[in-house]
Amino acid sequence: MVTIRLDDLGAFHGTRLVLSDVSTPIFRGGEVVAVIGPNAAGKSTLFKRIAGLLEGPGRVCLEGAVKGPDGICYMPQDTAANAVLTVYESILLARKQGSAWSVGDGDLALIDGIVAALSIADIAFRNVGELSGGQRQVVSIAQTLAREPEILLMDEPTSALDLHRQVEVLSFMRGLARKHGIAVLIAIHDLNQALRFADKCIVIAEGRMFACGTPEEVVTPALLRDVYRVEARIERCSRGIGHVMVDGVADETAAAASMAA
Ligand SMILES: Nc1ncnc2c1ncn2[C@@H]1O[C@H](COP(=O)(O)OP(=O)(O)OP(=O)(O)O)[C@@H](O)[C@H]1O
Repeated sequence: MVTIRLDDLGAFHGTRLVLSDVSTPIFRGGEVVAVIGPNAAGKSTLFKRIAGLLEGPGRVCLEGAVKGPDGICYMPQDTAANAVLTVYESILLARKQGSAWSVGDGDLALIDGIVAALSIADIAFRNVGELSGGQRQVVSIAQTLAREPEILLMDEPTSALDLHRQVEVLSFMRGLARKHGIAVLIAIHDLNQALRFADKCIVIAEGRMFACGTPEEVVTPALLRDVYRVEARIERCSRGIGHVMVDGVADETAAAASMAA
């Protein structure tokens, strides 16, 4: 089984160390790990460092990956789609990137499976340039999956998706992780989706790891106040899953309380 552990990891943008001291327990294939934190905290930087796109201190400890570091696939936040290709061609191109350009039945079967699983058969032969933002985001997920990752780093993969699609895609990703033993790390702003779909959660704040644990352990009123600067409660939905209920901005609430006193 593939495992990944981050040991004192940091990352430079140019000469500036923007991320440091990220040490995690072992994450195993089959697990979904939500990476949460405010804007500019360092989540994308962490993914780029893990994927080997940035330099920095520390180590990415990978074990059991059949493809070695090539088994790590990074789906960036902004995907530059080639507008003249069809959806199907763009997924095929992603699969063949860096390998011989010969397409076998196995390649086509794999892509057919991804297209069906992500419910994009209806747009498979449309040009990528004609798609909506949400459709392009799902195509980008399909392109990443076509590379058969062992460790999958997805940077805000559902940010452009409607609620139904978010739940569909995140459920699918969790099922895929379980079925194929893939370790899936997802940077996500929606804390309720993190509470619903993730097995573990890493909080990045101001270029450091602030907390790591199960989503229930990590997403607390204290975290919401200290890291997100909102006053909030966690309440359970009918399925027993915690939901964040935001009452207001922390500073404003504190100011109102002190004025009332
Ligand atoms: N190419 C770059 N060159 C220099 N600094 C960068 C670059 N990309 C990001 N940074 C800086 O690194 C820090 C972390 O940015 P990063 O994109 O990792 O944040 P993030 O947590 O993913 O944010 P968001 O939630 O807004 O996407 C920020 O201060 C950002 O300005």
